[in-house]
Amino acid sequence: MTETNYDVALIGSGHATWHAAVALKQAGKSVVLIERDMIAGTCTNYGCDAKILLDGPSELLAQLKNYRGLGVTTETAVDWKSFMAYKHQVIDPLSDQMTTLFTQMGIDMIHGSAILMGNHCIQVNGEIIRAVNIVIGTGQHSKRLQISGREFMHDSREFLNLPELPEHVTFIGAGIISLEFAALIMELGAQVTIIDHGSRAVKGFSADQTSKLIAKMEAAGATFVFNETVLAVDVTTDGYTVTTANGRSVVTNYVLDATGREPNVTYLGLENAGIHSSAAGIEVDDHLRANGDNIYASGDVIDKQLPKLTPTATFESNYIARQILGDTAPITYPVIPSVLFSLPRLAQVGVTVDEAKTDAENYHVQTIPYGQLFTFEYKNETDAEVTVVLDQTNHLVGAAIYGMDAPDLINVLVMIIEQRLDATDLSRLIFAFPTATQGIIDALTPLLMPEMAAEA
Ligand SMILES: Cc1cc2nc3c(=O)[nH]c(=O)nc-3n(C[C@H](O)[C@H](O)[C@H](O)COP(=O)(O)OP(=O)(O)OC[C@H]3O[C@@H](n4cnc5c(N)ncnc54)[C@H](O)[C@@H]3O)c2cc1C
Ligand SMILES: NC(=O)c1ccc[n+]([C@@H]2O[C@H](COP(=O)([O-])OP(=O)(O)OC[C@H]3O[C@@H](n4cnc5c(N)ncnc54)[C@H](O)[C@@H]3O)[C@@H](O)[C@H]2O)c1
Repeated sequence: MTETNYDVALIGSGHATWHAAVALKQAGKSVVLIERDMIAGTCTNYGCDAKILLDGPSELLAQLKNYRGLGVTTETAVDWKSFMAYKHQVIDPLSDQMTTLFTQMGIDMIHGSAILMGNHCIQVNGEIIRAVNIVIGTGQHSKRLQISGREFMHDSREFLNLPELPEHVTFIGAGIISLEFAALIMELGAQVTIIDHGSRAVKGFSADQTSKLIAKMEAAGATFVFNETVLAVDVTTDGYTVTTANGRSVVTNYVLDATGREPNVTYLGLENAGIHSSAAGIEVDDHLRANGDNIYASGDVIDKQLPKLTPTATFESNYIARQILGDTAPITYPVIPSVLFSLPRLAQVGVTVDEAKTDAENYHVQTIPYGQLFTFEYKNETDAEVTVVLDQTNHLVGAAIYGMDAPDLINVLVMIIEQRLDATDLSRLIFAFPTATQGIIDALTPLLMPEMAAEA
């Protein structure tokens, strides 16, 4: 058995680790990335990137609908098969491109499953890697329902490679993945049924805006079923039947199990390094140390209340690199925006509207129906709105957006929240016109005046 020594060994090669690997290598450390699957992880190969690429035409079709009856008549069809070929053309080379980049930088890569053997020791492919520091960034995988017919169900990876667009898709779980994928394929003509055992969809987003989204999707033909337990999936001559505990029977062509994701912690040898994990992931201290010493955990695999997203993983990855290079400050997270890429999009940042409504002493909320106010800037998307949460001093502390521009608008609000910008700060700036951000800033600025807090 050979042994190789490194300053830092990182397990997994997604955003949770590779940013750290690059920063550490640039700082002169010897670094190895150990990856059992494709270099660059979920977001690049099986998640965000593929999803947003496939969503492109659906987004445009959804926006065109805002001009129905106003002179826009062209029908645009999307050939899924050709567009899927384009997805492969763009996404498939990314992993190799990242591999080349890392190689050129002098980062070593080992293909295999890592097992911790001790605080400074990892076994992979029967070889021993010794490292001063170790970073665990093993991410999550899709949960699989243990019901009869589970072999007929698919996960998000398979969905993102679908060669043909099914006529009807049944989604189990009304979470982020289901709502994004359902919205995307409905726009292309597919029928969808979404079944959840709970009473509401996408729990991290505003309840009111989620209801508005579901009503819109239902009006477009989606069937939502809540408080329903799926019992079995049976194969039929031309598809499948999904049966539920209440006797419902859904005839369908494709079943997606999107009932959540769980951390990759099994067979990692955590016990060999005194590391504890729960069903939510690896427990860490306020320095992201998993063993209180030299082993860190990063990204989706951490047990945390924060959104398990790419920007969070990237932030943690960069933080860990600085720790290994000598910084000692505990981690403090800025507000983290979440976006649901449905049609229209939902976005959320900071104090939630639902929480603010139950705490009138500390917060007040206001809805700006910007789609109606700024029809020309928002491309006739008249139902678009933002609900802002203000604290007692009228600073912006949270926001929920319903609208196609939500993913970019929320980033502007992130800056206003984090920098605690008030009306005077905003009035010193000039924004391009006519644009989506400027419309929102114009409507928001008067709400951020301190004297209004005194009057309230
Ligand atoms: C369909 C989908 C869409 C998404 N869309 C978005 C989005 O729009 N925006 C957003 O912010 N987030 C999105 N996410 C979430 C985002 O992909 C994750 O938050 C992000 O990838 C987490 O990065 P990570 O490095 O922690 O984990 P990962 O990227 O999952 O990387 C972990 C890596 O560790 C490897 N690994 C596991 N165990 C071992 C082992 N024992 N040895 C060696 N290697 C191992 C895995 O193979 C994997 O490559 C999406 C996720 C999915 C599934
Ligand atoms: N835009 C984004 O940022 C984005 C997009 C896609 C995925 N993601 C990542 O993926 C995760 C979401 O994955 P997801 O959508 O699978 O999970 P989720 O946690 O968002 O939703 C799972 C849903 O399944 C339901 N459910 C659980 N067990 C069930 C059962 N037995 N029967 C019926 N319903 C059941 C839950 O009630 C919940 O509504 C996010 O947390 C994030 O990490 C992020």
